[in-house]
Amino acid sequence: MSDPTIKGLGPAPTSYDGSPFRIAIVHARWNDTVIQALVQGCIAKLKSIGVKDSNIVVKSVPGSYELPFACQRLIEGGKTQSAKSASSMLSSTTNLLSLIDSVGSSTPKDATSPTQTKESQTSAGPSTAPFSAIIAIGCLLKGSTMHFEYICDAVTHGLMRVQLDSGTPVIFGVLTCMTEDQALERAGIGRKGDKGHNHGEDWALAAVEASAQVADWSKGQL
Ligand SMILES: Nc1c(NC[C@H](O)[C@H](O)[C@H](O)CO)[nH]c(=O)[nH]c1=O
Ligand SMILES: CC(=O)[C@@H](O)COP(=O)(O)O
Repeated sequence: MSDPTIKGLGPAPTSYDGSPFRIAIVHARWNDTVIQALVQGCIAKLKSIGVKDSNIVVKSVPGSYELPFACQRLIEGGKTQSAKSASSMLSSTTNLLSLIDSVGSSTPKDATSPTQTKESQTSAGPSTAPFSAIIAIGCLLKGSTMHFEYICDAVTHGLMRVQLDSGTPVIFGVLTCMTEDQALERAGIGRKGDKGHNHGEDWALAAVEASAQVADWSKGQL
C-alpha cells in the first residue's frame, strides 16, 4: 500500500466573503472539455462564497498563449470603465445641482437629473469597479514538439508579470499536463474510477482571498 500524501493546500486563516468583489475570468478555448468544467467549477465556487453574478465577468481567448495579454488589457479596461463611470456620476450630480439651482433654493420633489433615468437612480446595477482579481484559465497538453514547453514558460512568466505590474492579483489557473487523463482529473471529470478534483474551485477561493488581502493591505490594515 502506498503512503498517504501530504500534498495539498492548508486551511485558510479565515473564511473570506466575496460579496464586495468584482472578479474577471479569462479562459482559453483549447481543450474545451476541460476548460468548460474548470470555468463552471470556478463560477459556482465564486457564487457560493458571495460573489454576485453581476460581478463575475467572463471572457475567452483562443489559446493559453493569449492569456497574459488579455488579462493585462482586461485589468486596464476595468480601470477605464470605473473612471468613466465615476466621471459620468459627477456630471449627473453637477446637472442635478444646477437644476435645483435653476428652480430656486427649494429641492424639487422629483429631482431626476436630465441625464439620469429613474431606473439608474433606484437600481444598483452591475458594478463598474476595477477588477479585484482576475483568474486566467487554460489547459496545456503536451504534444510531440516543444510547443508545450515554450507556451508553459511564456504564459507562466507573462501572468506573473501582469500581476506585479498591474497590482491586481492574477490567479494561475493554467493546467500544464502530460496526458489527457491528468487534465480531466484536475477538472473533476476523470474517466478512470476517481473523477478527481475540480481545480477551478480552488482558483475561485484564491481569487477572493487575494482580493480581500489586497483590499485590507492597501488601506494599511494588516
Ligand atoms: N497546444 C495548446 C495551445 N496552443 C495554442 C496557443 O496557445 C496559441 O493560441 C496559438 O499559438 C496562437 O497564438 N493552447 C492551449 O491553451 N493549450 C494547448 O494545449
Ligand atoms: C503549433 C502547434 O499548435 C502544433 O504544431 C504543436 O504541436 P504539438 O502540440 O504536437 O507539440
